[in-house]
Amino acid sequence: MTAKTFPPLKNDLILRAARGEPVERVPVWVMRQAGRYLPEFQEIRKKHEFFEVCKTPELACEVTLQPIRRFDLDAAIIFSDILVVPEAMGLEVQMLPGKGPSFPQPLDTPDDMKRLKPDTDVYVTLKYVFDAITLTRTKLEGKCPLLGFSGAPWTLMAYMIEGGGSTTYSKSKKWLYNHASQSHELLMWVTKVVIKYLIGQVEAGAQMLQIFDSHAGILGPDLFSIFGIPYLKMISQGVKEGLKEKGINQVPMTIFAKDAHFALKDLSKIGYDVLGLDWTISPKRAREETHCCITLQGNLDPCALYADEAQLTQLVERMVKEFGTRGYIANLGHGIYPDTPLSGMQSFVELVHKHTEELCKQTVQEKNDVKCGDH
Ligand SMILES: Cc1c2[nH]c(c1CCC(=O)O)Cc1[nH]c(c(CCC(=O)O)c1C)Cc1[nH]c(c(CCC(=O)O)c1C)Cc1[nH]c(c(C)c1CCC(=O)O)C2
Repeated sequence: MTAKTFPPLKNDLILRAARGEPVERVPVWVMRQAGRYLPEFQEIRKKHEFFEVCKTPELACEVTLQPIRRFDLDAAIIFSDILVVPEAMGLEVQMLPGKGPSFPQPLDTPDDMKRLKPDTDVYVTLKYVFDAITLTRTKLEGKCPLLGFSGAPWTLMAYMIEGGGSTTYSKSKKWLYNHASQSHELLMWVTKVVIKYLIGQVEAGAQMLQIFDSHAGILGPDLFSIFGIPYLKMISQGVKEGLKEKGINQVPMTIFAKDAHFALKDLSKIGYDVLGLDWTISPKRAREETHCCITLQGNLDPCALYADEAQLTQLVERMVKEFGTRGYIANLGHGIYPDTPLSGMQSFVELVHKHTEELCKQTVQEKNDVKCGDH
């Protein structure tokens, strides 16, 4: 397959930060930056169902570009959902207004795994995502990199069994205790599909990938080390090997395992370039745990965007100071909330840029001073 050609990239800050290279300012993007807090997104949703937007490349592209037009963001993330993977494996999924995603026929017992299609051909069942990526990468005109993403195996398994969100995740955790071998089998099926799906996204034009393990925290250290970490490692390795085999350039990969502070050390050693953090861990502790060997991403409390400008300024300045400007990508600690004021989002992006431009200049200056002093 010949590689697709796209407009040249004008802003590679996030790619450099992911690789730990120097930057002139810290790159910033926001999880769920395309979403309901934007009036123009709400307009589209009035006319189109959620999964219709995901499945129509022109609409997914338009929605992906909406926050890029409004704010000076350093990355775009393709508009889709993590639940398109279980759907591609044969589980019908609906988006219920006011309730969220729902599987009308979730997996009840391991016997229900018969209903799944582990051999789904992602180039057919998820073609619409690949088409949306190719179209969006073209329409971005190189303004910033386009990120692809997938849910992590455990998080997807949890949705497939719970049928939707849950506070305890007791149905899916019950499988881990009562049906350990079938749980491993299911996680393996999902892992294999996710690897193919992520490789397909890069072939289609994604320049960086993020894995969302939104329900990692509920597992706790023991279960996460058995049912989480090994599959996340298979994904980073499988994607890298698959891209190499196909002669496609590697892209940086991010793991965001929400509420899994207990596993930061392990997560920093399983082949990812970037570790996403939620807001419940301090930047200082995260750096200590990961020994500065991985780029960190995060982690402002999404509710901080409700704060007034003076408070937000303090919070952003402190966050950036604690993380440092090298090997750092600014973001919230989870997706932006639907009732976030546009001014909060605008200020967040501007504050990160303004404050870190000064800090990066100072760092370069200090380095030069050291060099001069050496002579
Ligand atoms: C767990 C999860 C899901 N989806 C996703 C996750 C992982 C991240 C996380 O932990 O939040 C990932 C996701 N979902 C969406 C994106 C788009 C890209 C982006 O801008 O970040 C991404 C990256 C769009 C979306 N996905 C969803 C919306 C809102 C639905 C709507 O427009 O009606 C958007 C913009 C719906 C969704 N989809 C999901 C839930 C739980 C919900 C309901 C949440 C809610 O209602 O706020 C599953």
